[in-house]
Amino acid sequence: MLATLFGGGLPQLVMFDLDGTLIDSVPDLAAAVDQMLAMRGRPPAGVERVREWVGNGSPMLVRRALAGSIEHEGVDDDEAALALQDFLRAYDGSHDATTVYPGVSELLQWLRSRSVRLAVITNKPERFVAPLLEEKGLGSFDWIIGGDTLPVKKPDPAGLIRVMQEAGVAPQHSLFVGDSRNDVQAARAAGVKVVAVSYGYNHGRPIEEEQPDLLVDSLDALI
Ligand SMILES: O=C(O)COP(=O)(O)O
Ligand SMILES: [Mg+2]
Repeated sequence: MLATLFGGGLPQLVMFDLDGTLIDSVPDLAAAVDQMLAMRGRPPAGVERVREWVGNGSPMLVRRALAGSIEHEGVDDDEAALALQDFLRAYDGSHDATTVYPGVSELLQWLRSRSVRLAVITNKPERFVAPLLEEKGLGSFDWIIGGDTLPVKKPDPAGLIRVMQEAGVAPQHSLFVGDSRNDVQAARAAGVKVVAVSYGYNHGRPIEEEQPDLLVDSLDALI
C-alpha cells in the first residue's frame, strides 16, 4: 500500500512516532502519573484521561495531570518541575504493561529487508526510547530523536528535518507514521507524506480531522 503513496516505489526513509503508534505505553505512563499524584495526596487520573494527555512530552503530561485537564493554565511552575522529577522517577521503573501494537513488527521487518532506513521521532524523553525499543523487541533504528533531544519538539518539524539531513534523503522520498495531530502537523511542516494510525492517542479526537495522506487500522496494512 506504501507504493500508492510513492508513485509505485518505496520511501527511502520512514520515521515513526513511538507512543500510540508503535507501542501502547499508556498503562505504564498512567501508573507513573498516578504515583506522582498519590505523592501529593491527590486522587488518581486513570488510564482514560492520561490517554488524552499524552503526546506533547512528559513536562506537558505532568502539567495536565496537576491541572486535572488538558487545559493546564494556572499550574505553578515550581510545583510542575518537582512533579516532573517524581513522574520521571516513577516511569523509570517497569514497563511491563507496555505492549507492541499488532502489525508493527511485521512492517519493521518488511522495511528492513528492503533496506529502508528507519527513525523514531517521539516527544518522550530520549533516555527511555532505546531501552524500550530493545525491551519490546523492535530492533534498532538508524536515528532516535526524543522530546528533549532538540530545543523544540513535535509539532515542530525540526526532528524530521534533522533526520532527513543526516540521512541525505529528500522530503519527497520520506514518510512519517504517527497517531496524533502533532505528528501530522510536523510532517506537513517538513514537507513529508504522513500515514496516521486509527488506534492511537489523539487527545480524544479522531485523527481523520487532521487529514493524513493515509489512515490505517494496523501498520501491516502498509505492506
Ligand atoms: O508525549 C509523549 O511523551 C510521547 O509522545 P509521542 O511518542 O506520541 O511523540
Ligand atoms: Mg504518539
